[in-house]
Parts: sequence; structure tokens; C-alpha cells
Amino acid sequence: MASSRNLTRFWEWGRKIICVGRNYTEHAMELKNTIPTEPVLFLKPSSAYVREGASVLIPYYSSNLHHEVELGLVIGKLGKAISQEAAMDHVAGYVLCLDMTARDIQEECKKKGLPWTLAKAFDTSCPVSDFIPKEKIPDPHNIKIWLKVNDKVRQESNTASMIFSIPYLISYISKIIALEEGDLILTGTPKGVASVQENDEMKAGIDGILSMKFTVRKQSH
Ligand SMILES: O=C([O-])CC(=O)C(=O)O
Ligand SMILES: [Mg+2]
Repeated sequence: MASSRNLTRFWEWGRKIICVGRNYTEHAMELKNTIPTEPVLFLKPSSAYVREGASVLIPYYSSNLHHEVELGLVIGKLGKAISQEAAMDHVAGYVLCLDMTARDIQEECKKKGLPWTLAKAFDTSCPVSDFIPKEKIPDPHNIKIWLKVNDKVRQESNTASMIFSIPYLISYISKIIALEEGDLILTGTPKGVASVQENDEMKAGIDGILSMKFTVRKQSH
């Protein structure tokens, strides 16, 4: 059944944020990770959302916050074990996202075999752009996403370089976790991830579609 809520403001719905990691070979290599044979998945809570106008916060326990620019898929209808053929019918639209990552904490978690929650799921760890209706991106596997810090390009890549395609990701994820209207899937970041400092300005965009800006601040504790 269609919801009476406005999907173009899906971040207000409190639904799941499912993140794919290591989906671009050169990014997996820059962090000295192996190239995955199946998607790497982790979650962020909906309290991670932040919209333009508010700041992205460096968590008080981290001294190495990284940007990761990613294409986000906004799910438009419920699905479980979705076939690759039907996968795009479940996409209502797109957003540009930043998967903000406390890299120092993630490295510690990896060493200790602990989950990535503190590294990935803190408040303001998921900046999102305005909603982009599906029709505006006819081929999501051929768009250029980029991110600049203080006007210097840090990340710039075509989504054609994804290891696992969008239909593959939707099919794979939905066999494990039911996808609901208003959920968001982050499709992984290309190479070029690096630190941001207090007062830095991050600007990210999808060529020809939109751009967004966020200022970095320190969380007080
Ligand atoms: O932290 C990581 O490198 C995994 C990840 O999110 C990505 O590849 O986008
Ligand atoms: Mg990521």
C-alpha cells in the first residue's frame, strides 16, 4: 500500500541505512583490504542522518574522521529476496551520501575483531542530499560522483567502477534483510578517502544533477 508519508523526505521516517563496503577495487586497495567476493555490509541508525545547513561532527573519541562520498539508493517498496531482474523496480530514487568514518576507531575495531558501530554509526555520520527522482538518473552505473574539501578535489569517480552492480546489491541484501519503503542503501565509496579537520568545508556532487555542502565541527562532550 502506498504510504501517506512523503518519500522525498525519507530521512524523517526512521528506516534502515544499509551500507556496502569495499565496492570499488581502488578503495579496497588504498585501505589494504582484500577485494571482496561478496558485498561487505554494515548498518547505520537513522539518527546518523544530517541535512545541509547542519554540521558534520568529529566524534569526541576520534582524531581521524574520513569522508567517503557514495551514491545512495532510496527504496520505494517492500521486498524480500528480490531478483536482480526486479531490483530496479524497488528503487524510488537516489541521494548523494557521505559515509563519514572514524578511521582510527575502525582500524582498532578491525584489529580487535570488534564491530564498526563506533566508527560508522555515530550522530551526523550520514549526510544526505536532496532526493533525486529515479527518472533523473537513467543509468546509475554511469554517473560521476565527486567530493572536494576546501575546494580541492579528493574523490572523483564514475559509478561504472563498482564491483557489485546495483541489481546485484539489492538482490543480495534483500535475501538477508527485507527492504522497506524509505530504507537507504549506500553503495560504497571510490578511492581518495582522507581526513577532515574542524572548520573544513566538504562539497560533494553528482555531475549534472546536484551538489551539497557540509561544514565540519568538533563534537563537544
Ligand atoms: O570503511 C570502508 O572502507 C568500507 C566502506 O564503507 C566503503 O568501502 O565504502
Ligand atoms: Mg563507505
